[in-house]
Amino acid sequence: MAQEATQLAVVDRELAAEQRHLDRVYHRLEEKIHEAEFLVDDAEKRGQVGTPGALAERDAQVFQAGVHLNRLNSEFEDFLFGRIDLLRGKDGKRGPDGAFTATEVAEDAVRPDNTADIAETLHIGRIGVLDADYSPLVIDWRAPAAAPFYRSTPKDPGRVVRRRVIRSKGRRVLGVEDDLMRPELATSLAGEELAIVGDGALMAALGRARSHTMRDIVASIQAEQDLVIRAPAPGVTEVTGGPGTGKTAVALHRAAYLLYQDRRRYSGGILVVSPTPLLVSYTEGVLPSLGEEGQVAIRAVGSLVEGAEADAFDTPAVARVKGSSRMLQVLRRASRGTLDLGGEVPRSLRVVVFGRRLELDERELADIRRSVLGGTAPLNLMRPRARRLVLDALWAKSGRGTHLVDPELIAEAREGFDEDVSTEDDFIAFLEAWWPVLTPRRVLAAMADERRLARWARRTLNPREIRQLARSLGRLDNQGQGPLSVHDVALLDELRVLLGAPPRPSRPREADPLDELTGLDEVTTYAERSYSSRRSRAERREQERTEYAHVIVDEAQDLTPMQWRMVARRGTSATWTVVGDPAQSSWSDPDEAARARDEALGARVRRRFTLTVNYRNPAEIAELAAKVLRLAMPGAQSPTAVRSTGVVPRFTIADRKLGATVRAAAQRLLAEVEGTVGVVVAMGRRDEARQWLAGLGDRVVPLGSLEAKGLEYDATVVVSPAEIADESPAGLRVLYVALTRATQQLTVIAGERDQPDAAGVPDLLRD
Ligand SMILES: Nc1ncnc2c1ncn2[C@@H]1O[C@H](COP(=O)(O)OP(=O)(O)OP(=O)(O)O)[C@@H](O)[C@H]1O
Repeated sequence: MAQEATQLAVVDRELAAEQRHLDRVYHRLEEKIHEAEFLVDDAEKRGQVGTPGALAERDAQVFQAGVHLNRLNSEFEDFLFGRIDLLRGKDGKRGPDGAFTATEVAEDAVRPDNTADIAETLHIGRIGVLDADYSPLVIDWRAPAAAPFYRSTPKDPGRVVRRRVIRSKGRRVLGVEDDLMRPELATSLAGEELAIVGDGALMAALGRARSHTMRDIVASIQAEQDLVIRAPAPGVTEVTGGPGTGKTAVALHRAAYLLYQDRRRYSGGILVVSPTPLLVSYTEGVLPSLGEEGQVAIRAVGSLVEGAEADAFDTPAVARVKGSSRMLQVLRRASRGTLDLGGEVPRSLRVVVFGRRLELDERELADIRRSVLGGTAPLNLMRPRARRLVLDALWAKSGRGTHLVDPELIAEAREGFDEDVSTEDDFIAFLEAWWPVLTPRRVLAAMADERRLARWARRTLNPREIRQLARSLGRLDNQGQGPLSVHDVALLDELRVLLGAPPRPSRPREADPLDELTGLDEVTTYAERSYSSRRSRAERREQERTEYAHVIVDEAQDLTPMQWRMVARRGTSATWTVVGDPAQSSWSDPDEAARARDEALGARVRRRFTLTVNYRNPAEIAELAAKVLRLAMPGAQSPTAVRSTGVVPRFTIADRKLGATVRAAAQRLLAEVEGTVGVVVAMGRRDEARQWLAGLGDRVVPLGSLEAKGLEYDATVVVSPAEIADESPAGLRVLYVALTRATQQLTVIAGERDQPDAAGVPDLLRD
C-alpha cells in the first residue's frame, strides 16, 4: 500500500513537472502568435502607403505571417510528446537548435560506482520552439537532436538514460510513459533520483481502438523504423517488411522528414502513390498531423492521370493482360491503327484552287502517310508534317511554281497557295478525317472492337486474352467516354505519350489535392483579396506539376509493369522511397513486375531496409496468417508480432445462409471491440456483403479482398478463405493480406468451398 502511494506521488510529481514545461511552451507560443499578428497589422499599415513596392512587401509579409500563424495554431493540439534525459557528451558543442551535438558519452560522465547525473534534458515535439534566450524549449522531431529519442535502445543507449513519452491534449498533460535505457545506472537529475513511470508507450499506443483514419506514430517510432525515416535522400530507399511492420507509416513520416531536411528541394513536390482510394483516405490525415501537407500529393494509382478518376477493378484475368508490358506493343500498333480506321478514312482528296481542280488519289495519300509514319515522333505531333506533305503534293500538281524563277516570288506564290488550300472547308474536313487528332480515350475505345484488336495484338496476346480485353473496353463509347478501371489509367498514360499532347480542351480541371495548399484558406482571412493573386499563381504552378522531386510508392509489390511506367514518368529526376511486401502481392507475374521496377528506378543508388516487427496483429492472429504465408510463399519470413492479447481467432462454419452467419459474426465483434470491424469477402461478393451488413452502422465496413490492402480494423471477419484464394493466381497472397488486417480479433467463416475440420478451421488455415 505504502509503495503504491509513493508510486502515485511520483506519477503526480512527474506529471506536474511536464505540465510546467508545457505551460512554458504555450506561453512562448502565445508570444510568437502575438509577434505574427503584429506582423500582419504592420503589413496592413504598410499596404496603405500604396506604392507598388510597399504593396509587394505587404503581400509577402502577410503571406509569411499567415502561414506562420496557421501553423502555430494547428500545432497546438498534442504537439509535445517526448522527452529524453541525457548524460554528458564527449564534446560540448551546441547545434542550431540549442542542443548539444555529441552522440557519445563523455568518459567521466559515469562515475566508478555506477552513478551519474543528467546533463541535458530535451523535449521533443511536432515543431521546434526556442525560448526568448534561444535555449530549446521543444526540439522538432525531425531534427538531429531528436534522433536519440527514436534510436536509443537498452542495447545501444548512446547518451540517453530515460526516454519519456508524454501524452497531452491541448494544454493538459494526461500521462507519461518511461523507458529506462541504462537500468544499471543510479542516475540523478538536479540532485534527485531519476523517476520511472508507466510501462511502455508503444504498448499503450498499439492497444488503442482504431478509427477510419491512420494516426501518426511520431511519439513511438521504433529504432529500425527511424533508420528508414532518416535515411539519406539521394537514390532509392527500398523498404520491405511483412504486414503491420509500419511500412506505410514510415513512408509518410519520411515525407515529413525530407521536407524538414530540405524544404527548398522538395518544394518540387512529393508524390505518394497508394493502391486504392480507400487507403488514400485512410492515410491522408497523417501528414497534416505532422504539420506537412501542401507539398505532398497522396494519390491512388487509378487517379494519376488528369481527367481519369478510376477505382473499378478488372477481373484478375483482364487485369493481368492490361498490366502486362506486352500491352506496350499492342498500344503502339493500336494508336497507329486508329488513324486508319476502316470506312472512316477518305480515299482521295479533291480541292479547287484558283478555279482549278486538284486531286490526290488513294495511292498518293498512302505514300504520304507511309513517309510520315516512318518517323518516331508521337502521332499527333506528326500531323503538321502530314499536312505539309499533302500541301506539297497539291502544289506540285498545280504546276504553279513552274513558270516562276525568282525564289522570292516562288515562296510568295506558295504561301498564297497554302493559305488558299488550307482555309478551304473541304481541305479542313479532309485533314480531320485523314489524320485526326487522336486522344488516348479514342484509341482505347477503338480497341474494344475484337477483330481490330486481334490485328493489333497479333503474336502478342492470345485469342482468349484479346477477347477478354476487347470485352472489358466495350464499356466505353466510341470516344472512350465511360467508366474506366484502375488498369485502364496506366494504358491512357502510355497512350498520352505515344500520341503526344492533343490541343487542350478548355474544360475546368478536376479537383487536385495539391490545390489546397496548407492553411491558405485561413491566410485569406488575414490577407483578404490581396492574397488571391498569389494563390492563383501557386495553383497554376501546382496544376502544371506532372513531375515530382520525390516519389513514394506504397504497396509497391502491387504495381503492374504498365503502372511502373506511369509512375516512373512522374519522377524522372526524383529521389524515391519504395515500400512493399512481395508476400502480399496480388500481381501474378512478380518477375515481370521486378523488371519494370528496375527500369523505372534506373541506375539510382539503392538503399535497402527490412522491417521485422509486426505492430498490428497480436501474435494469435499473426500465427494463423503465417500458415497461409507458408503456402503462398514457402520460405518467406513472417514478422514477429510485438504483442499478444490471449484472444485466439474464432472459426465458424456458415450454414446455408452465408449472409446471416456473416452478419451475426460482425454483430458479435461490434459488441466486443470499441472501434471498427472490417468484413473481407472475395471480390465477386462485394455487393452481397453490402446487403448482408446493411444497417449495422459505419463502424462496420464491407470490403472486397483487393480493397483491404493496407487497411486495418480492430476486428475483422474473413469470409471463405478458399473463395478468396481461388479468385486469382495470386489468391493465396491476397488471402494473407485479408488475414492480417485486425489489431485485436479475427473471425474466419468457412463457406461452401472451404473444407473445415470439426473445429471449423478451413483446410487452408490448418498446419
Ligand atoms: N512505432 C510504432 N508505434 C505505434 N504504432 C505503430 C508503430 N509502427 C507501426 N505502428 C502501427 O502499426 C499499424 C501498421 O502500420 P502500417 O499500416 O504502416 O504497416 P504496413 O507495414 O504498411 O502494413 P501492411 O503491409 O499490412 O499494409 C498501424 O496502426 C501503425 O500505426
